[in-house]
Amino acid sequence: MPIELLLTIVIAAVVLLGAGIGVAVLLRGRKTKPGTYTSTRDENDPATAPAAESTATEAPPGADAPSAPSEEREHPDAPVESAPALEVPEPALGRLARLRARLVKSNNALGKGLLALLSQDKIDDDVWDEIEETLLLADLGTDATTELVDSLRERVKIEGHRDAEGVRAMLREELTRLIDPSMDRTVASDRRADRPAVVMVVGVNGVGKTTTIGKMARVLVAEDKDVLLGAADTFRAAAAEQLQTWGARVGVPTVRSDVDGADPASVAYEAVKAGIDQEVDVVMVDTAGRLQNKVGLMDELGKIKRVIEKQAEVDEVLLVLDATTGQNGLNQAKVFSEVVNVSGIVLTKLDGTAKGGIVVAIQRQLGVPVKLVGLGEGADDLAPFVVEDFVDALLAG
Ligand SMILES: Nc1nc2c(ncn2[C@@H]2O[C@H](COP(=O)(O)OP(=O)(O)OP(=O)(O)O)[C@@H](O)[C@H]2O)c(=O)[nH]1
Repeated sequence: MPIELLLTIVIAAVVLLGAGIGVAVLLRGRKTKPGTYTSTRDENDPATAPAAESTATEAPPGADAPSAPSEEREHPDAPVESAPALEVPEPALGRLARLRARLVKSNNALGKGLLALLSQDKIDDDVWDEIEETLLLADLGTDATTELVDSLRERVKIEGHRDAEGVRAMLREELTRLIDPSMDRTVASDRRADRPAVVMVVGVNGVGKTTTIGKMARVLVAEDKDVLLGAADTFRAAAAEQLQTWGARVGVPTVRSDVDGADPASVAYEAVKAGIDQEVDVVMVDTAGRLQNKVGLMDELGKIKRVIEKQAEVDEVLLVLDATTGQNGLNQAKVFSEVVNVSGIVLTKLDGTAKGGIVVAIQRQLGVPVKLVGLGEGADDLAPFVVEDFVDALLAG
């Protein structure tokens, strides 16, 4: 028997029988009782992050209860299974500029510090040391800091003293070059020849994966895309519920398992299969948070990707990193990239840290672009990363 045929049969058997899965495509209305786990997968695993728990138990603001009785619906005459009123998400274009105030608030100490230091009449070695320290404190990383300080020194030497506006323009140019506007930051969301684009979302616990998928679904709906979500985070009991609620708000279906702790690869497989059958534009698969040093869990992630690839290529693997963890995120990024070949970074919680320089450090270490940034807990607080807008916010004063 050819090996491909054997593999196909094995996968089909896993999908049909594995873990007693009752995977269902849930179009808006379905609500199942979240289960609980009696133990963690690994005694070394941290307990579920409290922040994640709170999001899971609280419905996002404005979410309609999927199983609301008909008299509570906007159209009482509509059949019971009709959808609740859907939210109209904000278009993604210009979001970073709209959310600029959040970035300015948390990150302009960097820009202000640099502007003040470089505007001094005399920039001696002590000042250059301070500039270096400011950049390191913002998590730019040693390589990028050295490169930036060297090129600023060179320019100041050759071009001489500048006024505040001149310094700002110089910094803008240098920071923009460092963050590299030429990187492709588009997120795969267009149908391939005969199948949807497939996006997998990975990362450690509590960084904001589920929330990010929910926000991305909104961005895609605003772009008129047909989206389907796959709840392959079968570890955290409330994750599937949380994902489904996000989707339901904008009319996006979720494929999930009714069985707690079901095989995540099977759920991912079913989600992509449903996406192919329903001819959607993009399938986004949520995965459970895992620490990068847990070999078994990283293997599981590799398996999820391989199982999906039995029927469709994974076009995008987005690694979600919490900006507040700074340079620690770099280690995570390296290991995840080795296992699932990360194609883009989503940097969440940039509203809560002054370490915006991490954008530069991550891109340089991994050669992978930051594609989206999270700037708050609100439903539309996720923005496509635009280098010029980001630099502009850093240098706002
Ligand atoms: N301030 C802020 N909070 C965010 C942002 N993105 C996500 N969060 C919050 O981070 C917390 C964790 O988000 P989740 O989406 O549940 O994280 P997760 O990675 O799916 O969690 P696990 O599945 O347990 O690994 C929630 O309270 C979110 O509201 C952001 O950009 N800014």
